[in-house]
Amino acid sequence: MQSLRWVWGYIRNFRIRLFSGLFLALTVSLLNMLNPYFAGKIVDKVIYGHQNHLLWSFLGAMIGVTVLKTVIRYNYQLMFESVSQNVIFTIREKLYDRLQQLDFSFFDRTKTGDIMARMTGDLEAVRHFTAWVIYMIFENLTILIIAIGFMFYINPLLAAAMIAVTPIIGFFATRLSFTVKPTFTAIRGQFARLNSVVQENISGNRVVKAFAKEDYEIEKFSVENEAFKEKSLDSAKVWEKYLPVLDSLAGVLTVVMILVGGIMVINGSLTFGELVTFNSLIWALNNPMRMAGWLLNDVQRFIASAEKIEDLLNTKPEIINEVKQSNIRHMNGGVEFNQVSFSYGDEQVLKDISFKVFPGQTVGIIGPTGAGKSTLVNLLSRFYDTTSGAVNVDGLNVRDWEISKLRDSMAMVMQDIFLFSDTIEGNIAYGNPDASLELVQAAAKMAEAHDFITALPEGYDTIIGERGVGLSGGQRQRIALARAILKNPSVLILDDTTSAVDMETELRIQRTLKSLLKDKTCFIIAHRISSVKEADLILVMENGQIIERGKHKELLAKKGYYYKVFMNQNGNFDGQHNGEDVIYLNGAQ
Ligand SMILES: Nc1ncnc2c1ncn2[C@@H]1O[C@H](COP(=O)(O)OP(=O)(O)OP(=O)(O)O)[C@@H](O)[C@H]1O
Repeated sequence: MQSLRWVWGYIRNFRIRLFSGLFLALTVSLLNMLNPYFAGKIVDKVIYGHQNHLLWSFLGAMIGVTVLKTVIRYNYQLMFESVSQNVIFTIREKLYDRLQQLDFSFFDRTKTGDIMARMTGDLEAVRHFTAWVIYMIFENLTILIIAIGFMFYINPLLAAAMIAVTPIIGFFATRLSFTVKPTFTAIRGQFARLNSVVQENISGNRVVKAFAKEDYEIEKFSVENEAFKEKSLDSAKVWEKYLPVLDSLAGVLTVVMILVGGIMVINGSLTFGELVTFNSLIWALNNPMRMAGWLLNDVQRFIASAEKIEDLLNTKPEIINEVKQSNIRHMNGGVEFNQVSFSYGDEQVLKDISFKVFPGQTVGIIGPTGAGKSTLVNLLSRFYDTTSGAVNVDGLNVRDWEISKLRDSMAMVMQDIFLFSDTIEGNIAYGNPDASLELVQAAAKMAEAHDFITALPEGYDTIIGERGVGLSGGQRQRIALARAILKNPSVLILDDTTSAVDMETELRIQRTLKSLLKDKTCFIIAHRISSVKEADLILVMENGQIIERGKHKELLAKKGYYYKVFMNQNGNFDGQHNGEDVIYLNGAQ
């Protein structure tokens, strides 16, 4: 009921079309009674009554009814299709809208496949329900009721005898549909597994080839393929068991009609024409009974899908705009972490982090993998909220910033770079779609991407494959960097952005960034000391805590973690160097 109420909320806007469709369906149900009636009359009046002149009128009427039925049916099917497409359009838009609002934590815990299933299979179940199931239930019900009424009108005794058999057909048909349903569900589940094996194989084809695991993959696929075949055969076996029963029961209806009706014709309480009418109405009893189970299954499928879609639509983002009044203001880029701790569920990842950065300063963050570096910068744009403590930007808690303004004023080049299947120009201009090609090129030059882009046959118009296929890791990083630069943010966050770029290019990028970033606050997460050594403040993180902080030289002087990493990366110069020589060795001035 809840699902019906929910879908009615969408159908309501098209209720005139829906009710017009139902009215036309009712008309067709009524028209369905006419041809059996005329067939009976032909027998009684034309064959037995010898009123041959009536034959053409009856035949003409029968043809007319058939044509009218077809035209009306065509129209109401279109009406239901139009209602369903409109309903689905609205729900799809809402779902997509909701997906845009949901935050990182939702995508952390929800599989892409689940979301896709809701956007496709579950939506299709709702479409099927509104386009087909509703009118099929209505049509079958009205045909059954009208046919029963009509039969009772012609001959109550024969009608009662035939109707006594129909619940048995209904019972077996419903049993069939309920027995076959789990096999359908199993087929669908197995199909999804088969699909994911294929999908993973395609996405991971490079790994498969690199590890020469083709035979293993073929074997893995064969197991799932075999299971799919078995499940399809199981389903067919259920059909084979029940279908003959159903067909025999439909035959029983005919037997009852001929037996009881025949006796009645012989004893004169029924005309032969009326028996023909009954015969022509057998389908009107048989069909709805056979359809009942399927329609019930469809309704169940609709309810399950509607609940899943509703569930997604009702999922609330955890990061919400708490700003009561619009406080759109320019961001200068002063950042302060005040005793910030953060946990993903039960796992504490950041512990008591405090530091302060003035607008225009550069912060380098370094530390072993899993130390919490990315998590720290994720709190800046409120991809997650702190568990305790506060992150302030320009003296205002990030929770008090309007989220869109907060994120719009920052640009982040994430570790896991995502490029859209679009042109290079489109990808760079993603955050600033109105930017001219000159601006796009200027950003690409700063990111040291211009040269390799222009060397491509189609230059900035080159379409990048899915996730940036066709480009090297370093090229993708530079395009992502250009995308961030073009946004002209107040705070630029680079998470391991130049890790795949050679040292020399990295150095050129750093020089450009240095001039570019004069008035911008910049966070640089890196594993290479060379990436952070120029920073105004370097934070060394380990196990979610800041274990060392300061400038390059200060940290070297501490001879702690930073010093050790520095020595590892630049060779051990008997521990005497203060960094300047090494910078020279790296090519820096
Ligand atoms: N979305 C998440 N859900 C749960 N745990 C997470 C999530 N992201 C990161 N973690 C965990 O938080 C810890 C810190 O991860 P984080 O990515 O911040 O480290 P990092 O210092 O940036 O590492 P790296 O240098 O490898 O990028 C790790 O133990 C990681 O397993």
